[in-house]
Amino acid sequence: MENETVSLESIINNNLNGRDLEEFNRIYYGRTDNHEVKLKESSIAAAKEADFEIASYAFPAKKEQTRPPRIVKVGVIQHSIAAPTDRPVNEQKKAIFEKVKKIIDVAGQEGVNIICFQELWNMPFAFCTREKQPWCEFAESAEDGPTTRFLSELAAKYAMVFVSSILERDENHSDILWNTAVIISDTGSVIGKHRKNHIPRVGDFNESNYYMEGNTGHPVFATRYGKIAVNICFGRHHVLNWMMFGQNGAEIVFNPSATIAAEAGSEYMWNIEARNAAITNCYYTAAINRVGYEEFPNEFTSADGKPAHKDLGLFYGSSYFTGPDGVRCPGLSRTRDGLLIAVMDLNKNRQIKDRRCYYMTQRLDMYVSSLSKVLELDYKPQVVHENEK
Ligand SMILES: NC(=O)NCCC(=O)O
Repeated sequence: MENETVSLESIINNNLNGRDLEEFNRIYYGRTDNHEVKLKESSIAAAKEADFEIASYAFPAKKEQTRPPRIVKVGVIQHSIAAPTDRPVNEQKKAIFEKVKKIIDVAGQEGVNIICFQELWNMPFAFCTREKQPWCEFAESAEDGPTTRFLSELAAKYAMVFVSSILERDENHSDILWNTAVIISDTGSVIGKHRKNHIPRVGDFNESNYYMEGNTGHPVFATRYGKIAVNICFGRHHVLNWMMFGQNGAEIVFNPSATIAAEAGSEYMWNIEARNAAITNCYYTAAINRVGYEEFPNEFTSADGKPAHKDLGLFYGSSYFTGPDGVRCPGLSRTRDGLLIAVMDLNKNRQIKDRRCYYMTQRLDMYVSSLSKVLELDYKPQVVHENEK
């Protein structure tokens, strides 16, 4: 990965300075102050030792007279796989657990309250291959599979909530597979789960060969630290998916993703979508992507004229947070494992709602009526032509 661009931030910081840099940050990111939060020396040393990036930013809110601040430390972890994809399934999983545990331990030292990982963090993103073996064997029970058990212990140790995106095997319903985010509470028990609503059918993202569109709606999980929801990867292109989590009261919506620089993943859209969702829905968002190349043993094609290949291309990381006002922090790198921490005041959500009135002005009634007409079989699009009476 030597020739890869390290990050958008590195391009900006290497080429702008002084007033130009300030103006770029103000106009593009909405940042007038970097709000960088100092990390413990021991965390910086541990990150260096384990070779991952670490950074922390504050998202402060105004002081209120009637409510105390609601400060929550939220972490996102992006990482590459830790063993070649031709190694035995349990060996690959174990190697990822060992690598990620080091990052979780640092988050624990930093007092992080909630952590979300990238999409299907405990396995290679093998769905491009369309092969069923051995990839289906990575699937586990959401309630008591090895990944949930691994995280439950750490959750109880650090009083941390985890959002863990896994390939779920539902043994109670004929063994079928789902792309599922498991929410583990700060006591280590499973609060609930959410299944990916929108399954891609683009490029090498052949996920529909493995699992169907989710059947869990738009749940919001009331955790000790705030109300959270999960919009899994491809759902970030669907504005109504984001919207429903807001309607159900989410304060932070995570977008665990597995996406690549090529058209199918659209890197130029990455920085916009979760940020726009934060703006229109007045909640915090966290977008988390995988990192690195994942090469598979056999070549595959996806009927798009491209020569057979063995990997999806670079998963470009670049995980970032946005506040409900649309202000975002610098992202993690495109190439390295990393832990990004946001120190959020959740009071900001209501402050922005009161100020901008997007919920009050949203006209849901009008859209419900229009959309119900769109769904009718004999629907005629509302297009007005010149000279039409
Ligand atoms: N994992 C996933 O849904 N990726 C689809 C490609 C994208 O839109 O990012």
